[in-house]
Amino acid sequence: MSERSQLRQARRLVIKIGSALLTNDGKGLDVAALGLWVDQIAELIDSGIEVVIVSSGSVAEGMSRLGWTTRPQQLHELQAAAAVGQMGLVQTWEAQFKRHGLHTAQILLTHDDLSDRKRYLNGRSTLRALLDVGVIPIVNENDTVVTDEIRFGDNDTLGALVANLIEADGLIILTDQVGLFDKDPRKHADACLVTERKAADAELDAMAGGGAGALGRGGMLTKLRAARLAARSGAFTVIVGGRIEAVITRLRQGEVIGTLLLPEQGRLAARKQWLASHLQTRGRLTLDDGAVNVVRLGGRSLLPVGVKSVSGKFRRGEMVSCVDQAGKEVARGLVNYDAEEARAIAGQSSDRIAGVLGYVCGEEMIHRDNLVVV
Ligand SMILES: Nc1ncnc2c1ncn2[C@@H]1O[C@H](COP(=O)(O)OP(=O)(O)O)[C@@H](O)[C@H]1O
Ligand SMILES: N[C@@H](CCC(=O)OP(=O)(O)O)C(=O)O
Repeated sequence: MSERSQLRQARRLVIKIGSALLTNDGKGLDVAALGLWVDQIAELIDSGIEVVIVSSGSVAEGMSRLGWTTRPQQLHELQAAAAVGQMGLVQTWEAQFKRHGLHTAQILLTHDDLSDRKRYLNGRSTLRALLDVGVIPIVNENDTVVTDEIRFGDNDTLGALVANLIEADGLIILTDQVGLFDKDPRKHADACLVTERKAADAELDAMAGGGAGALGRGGMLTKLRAARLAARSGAFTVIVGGRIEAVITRLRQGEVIGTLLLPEQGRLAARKQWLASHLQTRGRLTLDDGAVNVVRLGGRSLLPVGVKSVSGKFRRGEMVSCVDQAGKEVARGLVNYDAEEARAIAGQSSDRIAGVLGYVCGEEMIHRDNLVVV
């Protein structure tokens, strides 16, 4: 079976669209092109696929709105342009999806947000909640408080981090070249398109090292790094030309366009390995016999009702050990509640969480995706 079938089977996708592609030669957003991608994405959503969009273009749109013709050197001016342009960016996405009766949501993130476990979980809950109600999240870097992306032009990494965050099956990076070539096609007329490789393939580094285009700044190297990051949670990446006719629809049908970069192992295996390597546990949940049986069977979440007692000091998102009443470890996982909160809701049914805490961070103590049986 061709690896392209992975695209036909994907249920959750991140689509990253770069500055070079989104902006009309630096004249502001290419609304016509954006409208065509929206039509294709709306079709995906209609067929039950969840999509998160990572959209660059705020700086270019801001420059256009402010009448600036050359990209400023000063970081604070770039940040100002990004803040102005972000308005146009989300307005355009919103207006285009509205034609299909779909809602969008603006999500501004930083890399730091995603390396802090608590913020990571909060971000994940918000994205999941949006996807659950059929809304399309439109993600960009929060350029007001960080400057890495506008300096290095690397929303590719953000795309991969979002793919990790929502456990996407795949990351599609739309760019201004039809895919990754064995050398920079702008400089070498004889460059050949790479159609499929393992993301980890070391030969790719030399191919992608050719620098970036005029508007985008990350080039292929950041796309390759993004593919490797996405592969860590088992997601494939496609680097493909956003101007190819019906590009998203054709990829979805399994057509061989662009460059497919594959993970070494599948999504579940990658996640379990990541969890298993997360050795340090911060606390302990003692389960009743019913919960021990449910957890041992695998594939089920641990609910607060099955927790008899809680020990240790831990925060939401940290790793805890789950033990039976004799103290034998049965599983470990990332807990949805701080230790104090976990103590308060232990033994309670999930519909009591709101009454006890005044809020709910998930009806599970540990979600099944975050639980490994030992
Ligand atoms: N091996 C390669 N294959 C394709 N493009 C390459 C390669 N090496 C460098 N590039 C350059 O990378 C550019 C795309 O990156 P970038 O400008 O950052 O786009 P985006 O804004 O879509 O992220 C291309 O226009 C091309 O000049
Ligand atoms: N966040 C900024 C910069 C991001 C950026 O340029 O990234 P890329 O699409 O990888 O070239 C923007 O939206 O313009």
